[in-house]
Amino acid sequence: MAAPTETPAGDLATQVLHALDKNSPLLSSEAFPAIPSTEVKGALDRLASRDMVKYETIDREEAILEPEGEQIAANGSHEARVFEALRSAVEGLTIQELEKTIGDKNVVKIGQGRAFREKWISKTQDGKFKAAKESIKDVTKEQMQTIQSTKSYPDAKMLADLKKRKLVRTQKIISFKVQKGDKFALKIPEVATDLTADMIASGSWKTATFKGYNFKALGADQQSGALHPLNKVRSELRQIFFEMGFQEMATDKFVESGFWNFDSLFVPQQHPARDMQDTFYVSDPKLADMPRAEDPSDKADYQAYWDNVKAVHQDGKYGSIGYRYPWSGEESKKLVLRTHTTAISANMLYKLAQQKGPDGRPPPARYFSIDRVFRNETVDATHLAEFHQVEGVIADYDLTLGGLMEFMDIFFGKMGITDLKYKCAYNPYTEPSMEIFSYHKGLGKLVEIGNSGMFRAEMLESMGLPKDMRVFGWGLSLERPTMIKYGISNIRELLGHKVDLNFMRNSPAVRLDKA
Ligand SMILES: N[C@@H](Cc1ccccc1)C(=O)O
Repeated sequence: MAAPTETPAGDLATQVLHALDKNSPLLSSEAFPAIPSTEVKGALDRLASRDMVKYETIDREEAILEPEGEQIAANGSHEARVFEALRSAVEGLTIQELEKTIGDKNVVKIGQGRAFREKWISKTQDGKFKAAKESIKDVTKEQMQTIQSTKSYPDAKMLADLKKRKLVRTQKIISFKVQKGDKFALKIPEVATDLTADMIASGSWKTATFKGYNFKALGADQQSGALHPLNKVRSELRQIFFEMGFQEMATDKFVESGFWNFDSLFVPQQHPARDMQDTFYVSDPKLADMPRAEDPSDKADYQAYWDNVKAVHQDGKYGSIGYRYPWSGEESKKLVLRTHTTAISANMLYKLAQQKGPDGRPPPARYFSIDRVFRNETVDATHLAEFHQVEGVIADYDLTLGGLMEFMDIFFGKMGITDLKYKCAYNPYTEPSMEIFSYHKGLGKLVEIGNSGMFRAEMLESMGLPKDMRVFGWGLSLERPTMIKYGISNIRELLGHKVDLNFMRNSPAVRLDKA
């Protein structure tokens, strides 16, 4: 059998125990100079958790020469080299001769400047350089040599200066001062982590050493559910609607008839929004039934309403001349994926027209909804074929456009969006119509945040709502404010099959809004 060697084989922890046996305390940087400090720490922690060693960490800065510093340590500073070259040339040297003697233009350029400042050299009458002293002391060279041999420098200010001159850099060195612990031994005892049935049966538990609990260990990361940012912004918006006295509309159907999605809203049947390029039509079944009551308590006369809608489009009614085209019932029954939640608002307003308040007239109402809509869009960074619409409707007597603007200020103000601007716009179902803009500080420009207007008499009177009942309506996408609040520039990162689940887990429930 081979004789035991000086350095014991085995893992680093065992090597530490053997080194400590010979020499305690020991300094890890001396005992294990080549082993990275993280590895040494791992071994020490293993031993320290068993009380076999105690250790303290020592941080120290080591000074190391940069290549230029090394050059100075070997050949002298630039200024000293210039001086030495001139000292042996009694007549002085021109700059070219000096460069030739030293063989490095850069050394001459920097060195002669410094040598002048030190008054080591001067110029002759005919413009040559000459030595101005018998001898000089090359302090920089001495400094470099000190650092080379001691890896440190006694004068911290000077060291900082040398670092600035890029002659020296410093590097943090972590080492450990290690001592024997209470349970020091040359071998790491086996420790049991669990009390097993076998240990109880054999009785080995009586002599076993158990590993202590590590109460500082962090638990495993728990994967838990997280709300999608759209859901977070949606619940903020619902809260705003509720505190302003709105009722939530039931929007639990994606398929609508053309009647509710378009005709009831006075959107003419030739309107480009009704093209297949803009709207998804259902192919099977193609057509809806006639609009009708969905629950028995609904006693409204849907046939009369249908006739009114037809009349107001085709021939004009309620003081409107209408669009004057042959209105098609078939077109109106076509099933579509709803292009806006305004289809639901129309349905709700029709139901409101049937209600009687204390004065026998339909009572004022405030409705909202936040749900999905579908448009046949080319998908890009800001458009998807499906998104969510936030929609609000206020019905009351003698409302004015000024009232709508006042309301918008309050509503958007609650979302932290202020200084609204309005632009005239066109919707078939509102008159006047206004796009709502707000100045976005982050983007440095006005951004469109919504569309609004006062629903047309053609639409409301067909439903049987009284002439003096006015209705505000407005809509915005849920994605737009969410993207602004979460700083997302591509809508596909927010919604659809490309969404990264980590984005959901890491998006905060509470934000510091910059908008
Ligand atoms: N339906 C409109 C929003 C809107 C609703 C109600 C009134 C006016 C506008 C849209 O899709 O943009």
